[in-house]
Amino acid sequence: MAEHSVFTLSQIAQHKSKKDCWLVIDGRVLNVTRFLEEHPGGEEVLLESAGKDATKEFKDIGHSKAAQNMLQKYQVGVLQGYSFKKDADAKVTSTDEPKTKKEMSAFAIKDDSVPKFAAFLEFFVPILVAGSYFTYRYLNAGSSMV
Ligand code: HEM
Repeated sequence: MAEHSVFTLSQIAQHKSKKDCWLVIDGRVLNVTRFLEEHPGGEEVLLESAGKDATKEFKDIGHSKAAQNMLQKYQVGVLQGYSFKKDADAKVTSTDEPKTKKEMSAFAIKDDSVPKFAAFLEFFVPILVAGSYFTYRYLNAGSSMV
C-alpha cells in the first residue's frame, strides 16, 4: 500500500462535521464519516471526538480486538510524528515529538518507574514494624515471667 499522508492536529480539526468526520486513534488518522451510523456505540460519541485525538476515549471504553482491527479500514493517514512500519503493524513509532506524544511518553515513564520502589517499601516497612513489635513483646513477656 502507498505511504500514508501525514496530517497535523489542526488539519484534522477541520473535519469535525457529520458529513466529514475525522479523528485520531493511536496516531492513525481515521475518516469515520461512513462509520458514524454503523458505530455500535452511537454516532454522538464519535462526533464528540471529531477532529481530535480520541485515543484515550477509544481505550477507556475497552474496545474489543475486533473494534481495534477495524481502525485500519478507516485510516486515511497518520498524525504528524507517527510512523508505521507496515500497514498491518499497529505499533506506533514516533519520529518526532509533537505535544500530545510527549505528554503520553512522560506519563508512561512516570507510570513505570515510581511504583517499584514504593511497592518495595510498602511491603517491607509493615513487616519490619510488626517484627519489631512482636520481638519487643516476646522479650518483655519473657522478662516479666521471671
Ligand atoms: C474508528 C473508531 C472506532 C471503531 C472502529 C469503534 C468500534 C466499536 C465497536 C465494534 C463497538 C462494539 C463493542 C466492541 O466490539 O468493542 C463499539 C462500541 C462502543 N464504542 Fe466505539 N469505535 C470507535 C471509536 C469510538 C470512540 C472514539 C468512542 C468514544 C469517544 C467510542 C465509544 C464507544 C462506546 C461508548 C461503545 C459502546 C460500548 C458498550 O456498549 O459497552 N468508540 N465501538
